[in-house]
Amino acid sequence: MLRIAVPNKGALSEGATDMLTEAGYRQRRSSRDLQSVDAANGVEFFYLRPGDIATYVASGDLDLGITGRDLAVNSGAEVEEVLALGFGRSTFRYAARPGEVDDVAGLDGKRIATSYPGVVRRDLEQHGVKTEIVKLAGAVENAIALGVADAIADVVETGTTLKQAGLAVFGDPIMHSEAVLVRKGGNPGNGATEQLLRRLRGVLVARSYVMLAYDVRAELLESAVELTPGIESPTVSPLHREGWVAVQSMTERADLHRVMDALYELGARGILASNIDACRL
Ligand SMILES: Nc1ncnc2c1ncn2[C@@H]1O[C@H](COP(=O)(O)OP(=O)(O)OP(=O)(O)O)[C@@H](O)[C@H]1O
Ligand SMILES: O=P(O)(O)OC[C@H]1O[C@H](OP(=O)(O)OP(=O)(O)O)[C@H](O)[C@@H]1O
Ligand SMILES: [Mg+2]
Repeated sequence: MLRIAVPNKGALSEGATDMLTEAGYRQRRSSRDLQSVDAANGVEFFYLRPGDIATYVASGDLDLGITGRDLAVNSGAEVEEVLALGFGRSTFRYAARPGEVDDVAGLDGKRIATSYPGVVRRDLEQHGVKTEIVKLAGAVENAIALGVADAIADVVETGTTLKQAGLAVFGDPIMHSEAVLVRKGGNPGNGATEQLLRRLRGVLVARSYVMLAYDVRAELLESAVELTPGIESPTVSPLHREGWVAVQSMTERADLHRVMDALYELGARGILASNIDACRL
């Protein structure tokens, strides 16, 4: 059985469970279950604190895990990123009261509060800056007002929490994070791992592409195909109506309406977009 770690709660939990469900894996019935078996697919899932997942995977007890890139770096565990999963995106940033600290060099000799000391220590070493790191479990944005730190380093998603606390970011983002699939460094994948990866890649593609179908006059086909090159190559079939062809092509969702408008202006008609439920490429 393949043994996979999944966040049991927090910002990545729902996204991870949704993605595994879309990939055809049976997930736990209740959010309190700490383990579940999908016998049909030969996979056992362990629901763990997201910050602990890289540690379990690096120890070799579990084959793979879903965690945040920032959490994996913070743990210091020797895991390698196998696949970026496209959800749980955030940046990790320094912040302080506006005007009090303007750049990372200005942190020298100051106190900095964070829940991610591993990430912060690594970044400060790279900058050659010496600070006192104050480790907090959460609600880090309060640390400055309450007098335990001069600056903070924390996850920023929308920026709402920082704004409410009257803090402003400074310096470049320390890192960009999203949910990632990790395995023990140097561990070669096997057949079961490859199948899981194919399924997860299928979910990523199904989420980011739509299937576009349209009819176009044969002499306009080359211009139409330039707009819809697809992943391999579009499918072109004859129409009963003389001089026309039907085209089918996978198109990036983010680009969809621009492409549909351009196809219409070119003379294509019957332009239909449909969701892809699942795929293997
Ligand atoms: N708004 C957000 N708040 C916290 N983490 C987020 C957010 N958006 C994305 N993430 C990512 O989720 C992961 C943190 O998940 P985690 O479950 O530890 O945080 P949490 O939801 O704040 O839970 P807790 O505070 O109970 O530890 C990190 O990889 C982080 O980058
Ligand atoms: O940029 P935003 O969209 O405001 O999101 C970022 C905030 O969300 C998280 O806090 P969470 O709610 O998890 O509380 P915590 O600090 O106790 O972990 C994170 O630690 C930031 O404080
Ligand atoms: Mg949190």
